[in-house]
Amino acid sequence: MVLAVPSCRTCYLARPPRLGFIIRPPHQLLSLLLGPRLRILRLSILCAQPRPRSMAISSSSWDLPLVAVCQVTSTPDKQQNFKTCAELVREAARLGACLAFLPEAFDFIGRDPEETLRLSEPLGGKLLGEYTQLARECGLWLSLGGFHERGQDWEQTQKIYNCHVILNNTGSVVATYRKTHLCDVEIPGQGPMCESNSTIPGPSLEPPVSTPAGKIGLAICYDMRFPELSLALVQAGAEILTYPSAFGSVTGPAHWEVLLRARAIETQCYVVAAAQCGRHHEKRASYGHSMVVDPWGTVVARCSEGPGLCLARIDLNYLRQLRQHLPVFQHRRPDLYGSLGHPLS
Ligand SMILES: O=C(O)CNC(=O)[C@H](CS)NC(=O)CCC(=O)C(=O)O
Repeated sequence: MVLAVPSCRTCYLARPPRLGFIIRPPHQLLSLLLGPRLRILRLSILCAQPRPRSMAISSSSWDLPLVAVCQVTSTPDKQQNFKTCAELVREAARLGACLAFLPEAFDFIGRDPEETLRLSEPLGGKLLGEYTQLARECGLWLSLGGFHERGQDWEQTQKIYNCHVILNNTGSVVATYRKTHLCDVEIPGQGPMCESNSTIPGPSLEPPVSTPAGKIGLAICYDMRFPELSLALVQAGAEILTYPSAFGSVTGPAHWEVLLRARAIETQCYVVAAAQCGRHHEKRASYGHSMVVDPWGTVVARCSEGPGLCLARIDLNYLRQLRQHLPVFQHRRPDLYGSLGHPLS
């Protein structure tokens, strides 16, 4: 049997292929060809933004904000981790990104809870100071996806928060979100994870943050398994959901892409997920595969296993049109399942 594909001009099925290499302006091409660092980075750019022809916009896609997603292998060596992240952030700035995303535990990954606590710092500490300088020097926004934070209650609790920090392009902290769902799981073959040994769950969600790329809803890694959180963020106005992560090597191949694409499709948001990859120390490895998913559910940029970065353009007109064409938020039934079904404000 042959399935007919409707040929109507506004039909999403009839759109041109969704993936393609971007054609870069000459200075970016030069940077790609000549940038010595890029030879050691795996750079993948899959972000031609396809849309129905009826949705063609007059401005070129070069006007759309470009975001960079950085993938690293953090170790217990904080100074080395900073060097690696800073190199990627500088590369992102050279390539024209206005915002760079770093993964959960970009600062370090400790061997045990003792080491994790010993290496942690307050938000006002030396490491965040270095990132403030970096954001200022590069003139770009940073999503620092999971900082091991000694909070105000450190003296009493001797435990930390897993804190997602947003810095603007002058290096000021504009938002913080402390991971609310802690990963205490035992998956055969992956080694037990017990985040609550060192970490206190955050008390609240953070309202989406306005950035040059759009309104960002903040979450961290294991939070992606709770669609209630993503619905709450989109109801509060999020256009981009972020899941900086250090996903395990067993759950990664099975769940990572499926969960991220599901969150994008059901919320009709862009999803940006910067990931840890590779072996951090003798006891721990992460899955990698950082990606950007568009509100249709297409992966528009992705890294592979190793350290590097990928880039995507964020098209909020596309997001708005999609929400008009497929108005799921107007079809929800809060009478059946409570406040999670309230329409978008
Ligand atoms: O430990 C640190 O220093 C930073 N925190 C993490 O890496 C956390 C807790 S161990 N990792 C996850 O949430 C992975 C979730 C995951 O793999 C899944 O949901 O399948």
